[in-house]
Amino acid sequence: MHIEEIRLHTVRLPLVAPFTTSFSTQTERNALLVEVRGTFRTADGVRDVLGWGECVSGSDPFYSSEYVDGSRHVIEHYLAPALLERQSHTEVTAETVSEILGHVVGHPMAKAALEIAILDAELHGRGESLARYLGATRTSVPSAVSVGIQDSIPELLDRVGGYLDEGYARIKIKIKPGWDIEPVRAIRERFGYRLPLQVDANAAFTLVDAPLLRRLDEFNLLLIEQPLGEADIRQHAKLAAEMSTPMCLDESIVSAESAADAISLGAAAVINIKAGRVGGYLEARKIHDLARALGVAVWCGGMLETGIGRAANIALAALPGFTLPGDISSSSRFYATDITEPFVASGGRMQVPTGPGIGAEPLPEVMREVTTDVRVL
Ligand SMILES: CC(=O)N[C@@H](Cc1ccc2ccccc2c1)C(=O)O
Ligand SMILES: [Mg+2]
Repeated sequence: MHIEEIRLHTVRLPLVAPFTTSFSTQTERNALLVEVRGTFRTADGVRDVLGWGECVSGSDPFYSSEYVDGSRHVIEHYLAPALLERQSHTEVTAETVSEILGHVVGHPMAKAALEIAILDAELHGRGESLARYLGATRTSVPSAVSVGIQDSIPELLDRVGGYLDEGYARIKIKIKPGWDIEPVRAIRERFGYRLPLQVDANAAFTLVDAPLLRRLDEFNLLLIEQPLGEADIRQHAKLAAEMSTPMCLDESIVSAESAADAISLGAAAVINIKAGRVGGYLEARKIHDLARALGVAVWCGGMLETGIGRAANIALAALPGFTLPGDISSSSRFYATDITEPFVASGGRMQVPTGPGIGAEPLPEVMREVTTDVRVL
């Protein structure tokens, strides 16, 4: 495509309830949306196209080093100029974005947002859905939910019961030192041992906690997600060798190469794939392909996305290697009003968008309400 204008929209959405992890308590989501306008050459002429992408950086650099203001700055001052400079002599396509931006170190979430916005625009030009483009083999995917740390066990059980009543296919609860064995035990005692259940520590433990973490093996969990630090690949491999619960990595997997390293070192039996964390949906598909070839299950992680990121995640989760339910819950799990038409799971499944591109776009009347900053590049 030929990019004519890039716009950066920052939106602020209140959460329906506080979301507490081992690293933060969120009561609102500040999200950065990339809008790309331009033209796309087709067999029957040149068409105006428009694409959207969501940058999943948090408000603060507490999940990863990226954060909204930093991502907006690096897009405005480094990434967008690099794309516009390149297109002054060579066409830019979604498949070349990663290489064009490779000289900028890091910032995978910012890079991913530009790549998917350009891909969305191109796919609108081609009239092709993201799901079909990526190689999706399913028309719906299981919808599962991530449950934050609660103030008490009874409140946790109420919230889990509510999500089960909504039909979610799997429950994931956040854990941290001091909120680990007891909440898991309480859920098993209340809802039984067959409920698909997993835990996510967001890197809150160390190998010193191995004896405690090994006690999770008695609860028939699907997996334990990122118990140790992002850089602790060897340590996760050591812990994995001492546990029967499958080891899953999230924060540690920042590219296909790091996925290959983690799998070959025995640090990951399962991978939580987040396109933003790995630099884009094309890199995410590479990790899917690599994992599948090695017999490693993958599932689609969540970053409290608006409908823009959620739509793209559903398409990704429809690829054949995504054999575990992903953190792709209904819009209403986090937001009373989404910036797109709300995504609603039914019967524990989410329909894969079939429209061209990501199959979702922001609603102007909602954007007017929630937008806090717009930059035209
Ligand atoms: C659904 C889920 O648990 N997501 C992340 C954690 C997380 C939680 C809250 C966030 C808020 C702003 C930005 C990133 C965030 C990431 C995870 O899987 O580890
Ligand atoms: Mg996680």
